[in-house]
Amino acid sequence: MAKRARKTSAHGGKRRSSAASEAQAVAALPKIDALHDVPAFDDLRLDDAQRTAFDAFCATAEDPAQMQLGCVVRLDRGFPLVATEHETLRAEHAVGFAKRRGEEEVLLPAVGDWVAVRLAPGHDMGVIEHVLPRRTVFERWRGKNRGERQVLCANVDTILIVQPLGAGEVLLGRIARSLVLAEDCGATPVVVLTKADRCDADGLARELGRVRRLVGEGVRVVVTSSATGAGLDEVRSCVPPKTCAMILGESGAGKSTLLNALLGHEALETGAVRARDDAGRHTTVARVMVKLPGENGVIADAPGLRSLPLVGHERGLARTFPEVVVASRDCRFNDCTHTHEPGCSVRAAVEAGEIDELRLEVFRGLAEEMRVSAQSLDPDIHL
Ligand SMILES: Nc1nc2c(ncn2[C@@H]2O[C@H](COP(=O)(O)OP(=O)(O)OP(=O)(O)O)[C@@H](O)[C@H]2O)c(=O)[nH]1
Ligand SMILES: [Zn+2]
Repeated sequence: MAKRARKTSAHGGKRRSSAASEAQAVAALPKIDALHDVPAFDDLRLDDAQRTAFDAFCATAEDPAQMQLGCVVRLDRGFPLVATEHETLRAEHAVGFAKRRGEEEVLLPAVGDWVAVRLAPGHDMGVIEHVLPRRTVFERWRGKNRGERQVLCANVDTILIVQPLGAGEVLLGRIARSLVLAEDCGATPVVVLTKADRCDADGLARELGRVRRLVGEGVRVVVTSSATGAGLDEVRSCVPPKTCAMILGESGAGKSTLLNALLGHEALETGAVRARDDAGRHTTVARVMVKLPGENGVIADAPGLRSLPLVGHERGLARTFPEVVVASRDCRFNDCTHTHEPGCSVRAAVEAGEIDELRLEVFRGLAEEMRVSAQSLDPDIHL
């Protein structure tokens, strides 16, 4: 096997024009000492397959003694911070990862990834040479029709789906969409309703009833208030030691406030790196993982997400609505929409009280979205 190239590219996502601007970008990153709650190597779960893959990679490496096993615990403007067995260090990508923007970004190391990082003597910056197989991966399509995927978190165990109370009805469609995404990637979804202090008892009972009806018995629903501290221990219990939970919810849902309440202090250092996102708005461009205090695991944030399109998430849909998918196998027509067709066994199951009408309604909306997005991705099919 050919020896690996020694060249590096500090930033895989966006090429920088010169070594000088690259050095400037590195100098502007937050100093490791100034960061709080950064998970350590032992806070994260490494499975046997990943350990074996690391050993196999080292066996082919030119300088195995320089190779360390680590986990990407932060990305600041795309620059990884890696927690290894021995230290926490900034790293750049080996040149093999350097891709033009938009090209298979899923191959780049993401937060939560286990990686092989090389640290040459006398250097304080490592080089990520290899990403180890991912146990799970939470990806997002950046736009329905652009066919670009972005990994938000690798090796994630739980998705905390955050929805606020007290601002009208809780958006069931948004929760269902997040359930599908979580189930699709193999993580366990937990619904976290925030801002309970803004709801009276009747309102709370009503909204909780709607959410429970949507998610069914298999999914945990936790009611929280960062203002009163209600429900925080229950959220912590959803993130046991050596597990990683990703927090997902729209802007203003109360994610940062919840994270701060769970930590007991402000999570994000002041002056966090910010830039303009693709819509021109200011957004935090650090992706961080934080270790919860005590006997708990880590939480990864997912800031600045404005859309979560469903594209090819059939597996997630089937896992979220198994009763609908099972019943639909007996429908007379393969492309039954379960609305008016004769011989529709899904409608029959609704009438027999075996399928909840509300769940079917939400299922239909998501299935239709996925049908349309699949067609628009395929250049041979015209709507
Ligand atoms: N009353 C009440 N207000 C809350 C609670 N949690 C958050 N808020 C308020 O809701 C607003 C949004 O909260 P954030 O934590 O910034 O929301 P976010 O989801 O992190 O939003 P982005 O950073 O834009 O993604 C803030 O004004 C918070 O003070 C809560 O438990 N009770
Ligand atoms: Zn049908």
